[in-house]
Amino acid sequence: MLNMGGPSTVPETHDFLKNLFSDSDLIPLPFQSFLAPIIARRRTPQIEQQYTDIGGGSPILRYTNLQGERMAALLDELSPATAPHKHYVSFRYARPLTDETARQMKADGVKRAVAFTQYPQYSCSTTGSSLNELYRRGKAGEIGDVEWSVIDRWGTHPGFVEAVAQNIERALAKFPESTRSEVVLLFSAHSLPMSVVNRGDPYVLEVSASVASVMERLGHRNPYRLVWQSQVGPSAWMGMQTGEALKGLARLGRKQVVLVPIAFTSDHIETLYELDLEYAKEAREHGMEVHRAESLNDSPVFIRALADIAAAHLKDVAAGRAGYASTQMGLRCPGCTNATCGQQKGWFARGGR
Ligand SMILES: C=CC1=C(C)c2cc3[nH]c(cc4nc(cc5[nH]c(cc1n2)c(C)c5CCC(=O)O)C(CCC(=O)O)=C4C)c(C)c3C=C
Ligand code: FES
Ligand SMILES: [Fe+2]
Repeated sequence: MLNMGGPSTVPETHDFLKNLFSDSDLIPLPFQSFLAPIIARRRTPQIEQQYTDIGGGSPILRYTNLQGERMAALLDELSPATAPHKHYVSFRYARPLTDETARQMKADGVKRAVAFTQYPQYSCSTTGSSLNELYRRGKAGEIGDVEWSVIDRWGTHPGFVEAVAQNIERALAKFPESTRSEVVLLFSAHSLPMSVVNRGDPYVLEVSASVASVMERLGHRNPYRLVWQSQVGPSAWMGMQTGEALKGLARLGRKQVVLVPIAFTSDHIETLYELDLEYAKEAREHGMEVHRAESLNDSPVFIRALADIAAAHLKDVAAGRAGYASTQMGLRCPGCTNATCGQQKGWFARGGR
C-alpha cells in the first residue's frame, strides 16, 4: 500500500518534511541534498503546530493499517486461489519508509506482491514517485525475489465513487431539506504546480474524472465545482484555489457549501487543518454554512472497494488478461525528462525483473 505518509507524532514532523523536500520527483531543487534540510527545518515549526492542532499527528498510518487488514481478510474470501493475503505499508516520507518495508518483505520471504497505490488518481509527483522509489529498492535486490504487478489508479472505480457519494449525502443531510438542492458541492484536491500539469501529468484529468463519476452517481442534483488547495511556494499552481472559491461563493450569495476531499483517502492536515480549521472557519465568518464530507478513513464501502480492485487485478494478471501494469502506466508524460520514470515503467512491465 503505497502512499506519502505523515508524521504519526509531532516530533516526526521534521524528518517527514526533510524526506519530502529531498524527493526530486516531487520538488526538483538545485543542490537538493544541501537545500532540503534547510527548507525542512525552516518549515518545521509551522507544520508541527498544524499537526498539534489536529490532535498530535497524522492518522494515516493507523487508517492504512486498518484498511489493509480488513482488505486482506476480504481478499481471502474473494480470491481464495491467491490466499493468504497480507498487507504491507510503504510510505514515501514517513515511517514505515520503503527501505524498512523492503527489509520486512525480504525477511518474510515474499514471492508475489502487488504495488497498490493508495492515491486514487495518478500523478508522477505522488504514485510515480512511490513507484520510482520501489523500483530503485527492488532493482538493488533489497526486497528479495518478488514478482511484482501494479495497481496504479482507480479514481473512477464504482466502489470508490459510491463511498465518496455516501459521505457527501451524509453531509448534505445536515442542511434543511427546503434549500438542500441549492447547496454547492465544492470538490477540493491538492493542487499541482503548472510546470507539472504542463509536462502532461494525468492527475488533473483523473481528478476531474472522479468528480464526474461522483456527480453522475449523485444524479446531478446539486451544482458543483472542482477547486484546488494547499499550493506551496511562489510558482504558478493549478487553480482556482479552494479558499478563493469559498470567498467568491460568499460574494455571490451562495452560502451553503459541502466541501469534498476527493484526492486523498484518509484524514490529514489538509482536511483537518486547512479545510476544517482555516477555510470552514473563515467561511462561517462570511455567514456561510459549510459542512465537510468525511474522508473515507475506515468506511466499509471503501474498504470493500479496495478489496474488489485488488481481487479483479489478481484475477486479470493470473489469467493473462492484463499485463503487470495498466496500459496507461506504460505511457510517460510527453514532457518527461526523468530517466527513472522510463526505467521504472519497463521494470514493472516485466513483473519487476
Ligand atoms: C494526492 C494529492 C497530492 C498531490 C498531487 C501532491 C503534490 C505536491 N505536493 C507538493 C508539496 C507539498 N505537499 C505537502 C504535503 C502534502 N501533500 C499531500 C498530497 C498531495 N501532494 C498531502 C496529503 C500532504 C500533507 C500530509 C498531511 O498529513 O496533511 C507538503 C508539506 C506540508 C507543507 O510544507 O505545507 C509539501 C511541501 C508538491 C510540490 C506537489 C507536486 C509537485
Ligand atoms: S514525469 Fe510523468 S512519466 Fe516522468
Ligand atoms: Fe503535497
